[in-house]
Amino acid sequence: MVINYIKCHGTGNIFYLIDEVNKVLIEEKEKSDFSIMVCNSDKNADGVLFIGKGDRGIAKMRIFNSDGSEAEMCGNGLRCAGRYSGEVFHLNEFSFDTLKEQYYINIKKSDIPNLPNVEVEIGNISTDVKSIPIEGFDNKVFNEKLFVLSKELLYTAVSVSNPHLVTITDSIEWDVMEEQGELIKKHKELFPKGINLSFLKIINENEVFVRTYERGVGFTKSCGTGMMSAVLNYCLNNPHLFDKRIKVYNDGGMVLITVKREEDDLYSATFEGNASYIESGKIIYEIDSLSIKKESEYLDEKEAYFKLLEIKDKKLKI
Ligand SMILES: N[C@@H](CCC[C@H](N)C(=O)O)C(=O)O
Repeated sequence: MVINYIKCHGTGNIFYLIDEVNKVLIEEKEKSDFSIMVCNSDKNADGVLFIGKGDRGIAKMRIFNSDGSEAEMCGNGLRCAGRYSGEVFHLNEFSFDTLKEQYYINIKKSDIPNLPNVEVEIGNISTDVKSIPIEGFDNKVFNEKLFVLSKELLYTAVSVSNPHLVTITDSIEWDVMEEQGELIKKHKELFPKGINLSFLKIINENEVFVRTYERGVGFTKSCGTGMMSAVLNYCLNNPHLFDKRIKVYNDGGMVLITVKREEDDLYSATFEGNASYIESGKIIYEIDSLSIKKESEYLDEKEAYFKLLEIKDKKLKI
């Protein structure tokens, strides 16, 4: 079978996008293995986005991690899926379906020429621990010590439909995060569905840096839902920052996030950033083999993305 793909990314979080709106191409029982095979063939890929028919919007995004697990939601992926669907349906503002929730997409202009820019509105962000879940807690995990992971850090748990554990720290060390990410996998009695782990470092009041060790993937250049969860925790610790736009730097660029308090335990966020195409081509797929044939590259978008990286590197003095 030959399947068209677009390889795309939101701040360096890379996906293969497969359009199944008119026809299901990969059967349900094969989606997981197909995603593993794609990500094994291209080690830069973090997952596969399937765009299908939507009940609650113009289309529906499903996200499979590189290990083949399906996640409830993907913030960076939603920007890419939103850009693609906006182009196909010739729309700039529309609602979009995902596994659990419906979200709103707004195609916006970027300050950097040729850098496609998308804002998504994310509702129903919750700190109710039952929606995550973490076992052994009844209500919330807010600035709590979790001794299985660290003796010092204070963690907060957040659900953006998918589960997140976030902390604020001055020291974001790769090996410390990896060790904790691996401990999370071992402690199924605490984290039965796994959890994405994000560390946030404050640069100044309105600017932060976030890195994530993702469930089902490991380190990615950025994680949209991880950044939203980390900024929510930052606002919970500094309530005057609710409704303020926070610049979030990450290993793959920069995004803008504003978190609002809707009601007790329920929050929403606007999340804006690039949704860039890298290449398009064909995936040649048989049940036990897969190969990827690139046909064209989006060189102007690549150049525009380098400008974003330059801004980020300058800020972080890399
Ligand atoms: N990178 C994504 C999140 C992808 C899913 C995550 N690994 C999970 O299993 O929950 C994002 O941008 O939000």
